[in-house]
Amino acid sequence: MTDNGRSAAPANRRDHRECDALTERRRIKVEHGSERDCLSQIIEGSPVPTFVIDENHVVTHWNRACEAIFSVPAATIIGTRRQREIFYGKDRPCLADLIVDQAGEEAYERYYGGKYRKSALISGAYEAEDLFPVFQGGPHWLFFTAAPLFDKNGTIVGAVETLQDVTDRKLAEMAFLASERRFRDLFETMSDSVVILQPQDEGTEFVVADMNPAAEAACLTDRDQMVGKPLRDAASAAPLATAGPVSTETALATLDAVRRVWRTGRPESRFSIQHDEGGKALDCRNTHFIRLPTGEIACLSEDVTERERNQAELEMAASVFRHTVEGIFVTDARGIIVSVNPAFTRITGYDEQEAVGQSPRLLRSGLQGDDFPGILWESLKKEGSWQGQIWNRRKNGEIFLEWATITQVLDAQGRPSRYVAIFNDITDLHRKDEQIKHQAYHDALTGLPNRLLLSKRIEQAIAVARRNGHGIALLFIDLDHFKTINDCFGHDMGDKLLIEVARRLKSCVRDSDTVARLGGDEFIIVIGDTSLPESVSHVCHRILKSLRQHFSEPEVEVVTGSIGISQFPEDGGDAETLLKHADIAMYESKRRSRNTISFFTADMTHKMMRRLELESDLRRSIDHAELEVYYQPKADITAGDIYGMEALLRWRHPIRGMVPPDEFIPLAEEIGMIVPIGEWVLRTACRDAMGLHAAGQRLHLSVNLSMQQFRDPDLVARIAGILAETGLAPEWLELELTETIIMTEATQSIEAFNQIKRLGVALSIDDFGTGYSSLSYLTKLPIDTLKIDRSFIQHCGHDGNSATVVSAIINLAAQLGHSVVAEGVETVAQLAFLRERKCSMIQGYLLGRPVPLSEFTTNLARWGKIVAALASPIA
Ligand SMILES: Nc1nc2c(ncn2[C@@H]2O[C@@H]3COP(=O)(O)O[C@H]4[C@@H](O)[C@H](n5cnc6c(=O)[nH]c(N)nc65)O[C@@H]4COP(=O)(O)O[C@H]3[C@H]2O)c(=O)[nH]1
Repeated sequence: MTDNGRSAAPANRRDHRECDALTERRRIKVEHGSERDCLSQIIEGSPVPTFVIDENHVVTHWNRACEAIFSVPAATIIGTRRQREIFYGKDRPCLADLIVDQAGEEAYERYYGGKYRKSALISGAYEAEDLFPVFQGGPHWLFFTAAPLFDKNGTIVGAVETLQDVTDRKLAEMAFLASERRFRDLFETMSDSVVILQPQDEGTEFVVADMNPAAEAACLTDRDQMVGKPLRDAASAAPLATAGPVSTETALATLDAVRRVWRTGRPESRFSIQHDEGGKALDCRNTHFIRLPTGEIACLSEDVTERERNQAELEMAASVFRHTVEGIFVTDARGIIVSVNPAFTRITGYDEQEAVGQSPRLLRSGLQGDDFPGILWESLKKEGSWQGQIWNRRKNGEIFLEWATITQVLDAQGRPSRYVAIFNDITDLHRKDEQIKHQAYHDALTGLPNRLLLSKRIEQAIAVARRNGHGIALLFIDLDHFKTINDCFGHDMGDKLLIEVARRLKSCVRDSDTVARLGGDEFIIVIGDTSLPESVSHVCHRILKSLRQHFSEPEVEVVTGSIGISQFPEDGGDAETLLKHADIAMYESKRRSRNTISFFTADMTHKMMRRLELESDLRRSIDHAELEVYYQPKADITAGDIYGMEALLRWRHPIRGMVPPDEFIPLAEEIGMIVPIGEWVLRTACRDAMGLHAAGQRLHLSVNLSMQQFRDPDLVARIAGILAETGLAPEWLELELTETIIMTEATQSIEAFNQIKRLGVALSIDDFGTGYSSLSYLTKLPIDTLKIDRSFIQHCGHDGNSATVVSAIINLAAQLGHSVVAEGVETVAQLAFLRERKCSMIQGYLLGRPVPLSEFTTNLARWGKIVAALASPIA
């Protein structure tokens, strides 16, 4: 019976047959006993682990090599079927079992799927290789061969299985495969293109053996098309040199390199670059040629276009950094300088060694304000950058202004890693800017604020005054007769005088007050706080006093000024109104004898309006025949006769009536009308005098001459013309000039005086005693008469000083050989005083007022009698 119990014969027959079989086996055993012993010995002595099973799958042999590798003694397994458990840890057939069973392919496939094969050497034998995880000492790879054992009849009576521990080989193989896999993966996935070339014909030709996907992509082809292709032409060589088309020259150079590397075994590298039409690098490659141990050539081509571009950009940035005119410094995240450029050194004076490792505080000037760092960091945090002006200090201590842009550089995690500061030195620009601003707001000549800045200052002062509840005052200062000074001494000197005036004005007020120049000789002072103890009029008087001090350039004894004052809030609530009202007040000062101050009053506006109307009316006055000449007699009380008459202008205004000359003559002077009016007076007076002469009244004629008339270059010609025209002989004409005119014009006009004198016309100084005459001029000028100002005459009776002045003038005139006329004689007492002082020429209401010609003519006889009476000694 077999172990699978396959028996169908009846028991008696079976027993009989079994008995026969056993007998037969024993016979065979006996016959082959020695043969088996021999085989057992071979198996036993084999170094190859071997075991044998019989047709019942029972182990019959388990050699020592098996004992060794499985640590299972033969005694414990022979005669059992434990081989299955030993190999597989469970009851499943071994290869030898399948042989004994003569199993079909499906059984081999089932138990050794993919890992078995028929033995090529031994008929009916199978080989397999498998991993045995339950092996002692860990899993083992075994290669095993099982072959059938036959009896003489060719019946399988067992199987022998040899085992080979191939673990080391298998591991090595697996390691190799893994390595191969790894390198293949690398080859397949690497970004550099790799082409493997196989040499042909002793290294004269090469064919493509392999190429990776990067190389396929680079040469826009695929491996199948390229493998086996010889590298004879440029097109085939292209992928080795660069992606895309390549010049023949480059391709041949590449082939040469490949051949050379194959011959010498020395690796070579080539760098190739292709540009677009604009010169931009399109494709840059580093290709390395290496001879492999197999004799193949590996061409590794690395695309360095991006790197080259980055490099080019870096070089450009570095060049910009080195050569830019802007100073640049870079700090680390803590704000420590890590790099500076040459412009930084040029601007700050600190070289790289001195700056690197320092904080930017190295440049701190202390002028930036305490809140600056906070503002800067806040902006860097919020905006990532900051831009603005910074006052810094150079190494030499000099302060400079820079326009800086500070930018934060973030790292990959978005944290600030660097700060880059780029700055320009804008100190000069700033200075120029300041200069331009200064020029826009300041008067070029005196450096004082101009009208523009003045308006701002006034508005500011008003705002402060409103807040603090105090007042401000505007002083409008106009120099008296500045035009004359300018004309006499020239513009350069006029400018010098204005500069000195500006200096003096500034010295008269507080630093907080504003002194401005509107132009010409007009200055404005803003007194910012009138609540302070010193009154505005005090300041004004100090100014006038300061102006009256001697000026050395030009050499002017006295400069006077007229000051108009307007005040906030009384006279206006804005700069324009206050200025206008101060201007009106200044005109009032001008009108009132100048060298004085006037506070603005509402009435002044009215007067100003009146003045404006007058001005326009005056322009029409000659044409409208509104002007008249009145005459006042002059008497010689010693001779007892009327010897002359003074022509005095009158304006009979159609609505206002008679306008006094004091009111309209300065206006006529101001608006330039005095020259034609004066000419008209002279002509009219000469004609009237001639009329009197013709009527037998041969009187001397005095005519007033204004400053402007005197300056008229055609004056002499005009006088000569009028004399000729009217027929009046020059010796009958006397021109009266005020002392002020004479003193102002004296230096320049001695020639004009002489010319008038040469005409035969006499000259007299009017209002003498009021104008600070320089006595030396009196001796130089061809003067005939001094007219004592009526203010002295009027007071000479009761004011000792006036009496003294009158006496002095009379004596002076006598000494200099001039005649002397006392004007404004109104009383007999005055007359007596004058007569006593031997002053015989008089003019005044005592004798007669200025009257029209007709009246004058009528009165002449009466006046003659009075004078004659006066001439007789007073009882
Ligand atoms: N209170 C008082 N006054 C007396 C007396 N005697 C004469 N007067 C006034 O004194 C002024 C004398 O003229 P003036 O000093 O040249 O002063 C003149 C003169 O400077 C100027 N003026 C008058 N007519 C002319 C003119 O045709 N041309 C120029 N350039 N100026 C003129 O106007 C000024 C004033 O002229 P009037 O008002 O006419 O005033 C005249 C005259 O009326 C007197 O006893 N008592």
